[in-house]
Amino acid sequence: MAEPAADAMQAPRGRFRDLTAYLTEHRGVLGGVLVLSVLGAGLSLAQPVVVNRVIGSIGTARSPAPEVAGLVLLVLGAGLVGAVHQYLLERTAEGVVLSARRRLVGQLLHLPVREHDARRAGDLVSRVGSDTTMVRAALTGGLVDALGGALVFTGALVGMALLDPLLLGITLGVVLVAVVAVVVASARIQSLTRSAQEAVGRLAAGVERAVSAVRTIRAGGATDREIARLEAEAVSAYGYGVRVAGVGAVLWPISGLAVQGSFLAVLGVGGYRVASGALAVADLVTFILFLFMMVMPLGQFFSAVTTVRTALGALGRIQEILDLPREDADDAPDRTDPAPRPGSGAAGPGEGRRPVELVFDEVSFAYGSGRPVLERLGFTVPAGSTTAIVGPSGAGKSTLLSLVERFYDPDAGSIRLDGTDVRAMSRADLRARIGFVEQSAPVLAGSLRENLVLAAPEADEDSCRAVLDAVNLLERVQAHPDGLDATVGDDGAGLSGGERQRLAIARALLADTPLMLLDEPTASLDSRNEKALHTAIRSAAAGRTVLIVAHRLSTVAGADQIVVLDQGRVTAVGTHDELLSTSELYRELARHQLLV
Ligand SMILES: Nc1ncnc2c1ncn2[C@@H]1O[C@H](COP(=O)(O)OP(=O)(O)OP(=O)(O)O)[C@@H](O)[C@H]1O
Repeated sequence: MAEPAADAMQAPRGRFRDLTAYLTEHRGVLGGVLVLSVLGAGLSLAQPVVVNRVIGSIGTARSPAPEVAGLVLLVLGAGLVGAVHQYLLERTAEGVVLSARRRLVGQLLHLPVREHDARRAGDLVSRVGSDTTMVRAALTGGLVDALGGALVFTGALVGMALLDPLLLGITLGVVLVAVVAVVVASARIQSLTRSAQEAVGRLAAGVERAVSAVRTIRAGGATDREIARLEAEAVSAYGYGVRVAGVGAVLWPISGLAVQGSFLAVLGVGGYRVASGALAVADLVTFILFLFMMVMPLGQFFSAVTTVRTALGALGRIQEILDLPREDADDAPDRTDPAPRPGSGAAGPGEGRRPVELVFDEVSFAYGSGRPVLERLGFTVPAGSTTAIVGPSGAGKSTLLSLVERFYDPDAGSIRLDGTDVRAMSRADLRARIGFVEQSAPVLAGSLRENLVLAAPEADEDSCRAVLDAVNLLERVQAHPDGLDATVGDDGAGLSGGERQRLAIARALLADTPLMLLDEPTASLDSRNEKALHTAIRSAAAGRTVLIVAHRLSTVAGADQIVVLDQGRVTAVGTHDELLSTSELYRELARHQLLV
């Protein structure tokens, strides 16, 4: 597998408008949240005014009871509005996480195979799990809260200006220092968060690597070294987290000092003004209540700036994936008569299926800017025939199959299916005509049935049994008490290598496609397993065109035509007997039983 491209790991900065794109999806509820914010702000701002009246009534004949009752109602009302506001906000935040995850998952499974080659699975997984969660904080931790806060802030500011502009001037001077400090520091927080999330991504990728190769790592005595590698990534994430904490640690005292400083200044200057008769006591108390109201949203603002910056760091990593073109971006439009996915009920096994001809015409291909893997390669797989490809390791055999499936497209030349260039078909349409069995024959974690019906979701029990019988797996499945519902682990844990391969062939058979691409396993199989595999391959060949990358003499013996590949070029085509006399390379391969 290729190393991840350096730029693939360098996530772009999250943009504010990407965040607003998620918010507009929830504009209805957010509008409600905003109304509640205004209501809550009004209920809060009214409180100091009522307190002013209560104090004003002291020493007069007027009873303060109505004002006190009003104050109680205001406090209760503000609490209630706050609770509903909080709930709606959290719910919306969960909704934002959901839509980010939906988009990411949809996008990840549609990325071109090239992108998957260049990226690490664990890192992609961590973007779905961890980065999306961080985006939630942008909402709950601040953004919308801050809007409500801004209203209270402005209201308090107006109240204070009306009461005593001089005191307000002193307060603002102190507060301004804190605001500037927060804005400067938050930019640093965003970049640190992005680095922390990248480290978490590398950690997840490392865990995936270690867990998926746990046997090899144990057997190689490399467990402690792997743990050390993973710890290094965890420590790196910790380091960034600590640095965020460091920046935060400087921020909070600054904002605390601003609050205390403005409070002390107001008390000092205000006390003096009360003593000199320039300000009423009730007005000073009201001013101080407004001051508290102004300071609270200021705290919210500080935390909003930091959490939004944090979220933007994570959002950058999400957006990087969402901005990639999908594999089907350049797809030809679907044909008007799409090939039915057999097993989908449109056609019974074998019905409506007619073998197709496959032509490679002067095909050249290189992975990225590397050396050419295939060079002006050409041969024809006649309809209904079985064509085997043989050649030394690295000759480009598996690559050839990948080009037919359009995991990659040739750099020059064309591949034609029944005369139509595969690039002129939509990938979905093309793949519906092809059964594909990879060399590694991946088995997905889940039940055997899930694995079987992957490409033919509506296949019934009888069809499943029939294909299992064709690949010699029926007895094995029936021997298990759960039968088809028996579960297999990740990577087909619980099945032998030969069984996995046959299960993969059964899966392709169930899809009942006119063309079958098979990449035979290179691993040695015992003679029983090898025989079973051949039965399976023979079943696959019945009535369809088969292109098989062969690693066994016994496989090529059953082929109608053998293509010898060397360093990306066709060096000979013929039957086994013909090639023995015409191809030096083939003789060499055959002498070693072809297993290369
Ligand atoms: N995804 C990839 N990215 C970059 N290079 C690749 C990729 N896959 C294969 N290659 C390179 O392309 C060349 C051909 O690989 P391919 O897997 O097609 O060979 P093969 O003939 O099937 O070999 P084998 O018999 O060992 O499976 C090799 O040099 C390999 O390193």
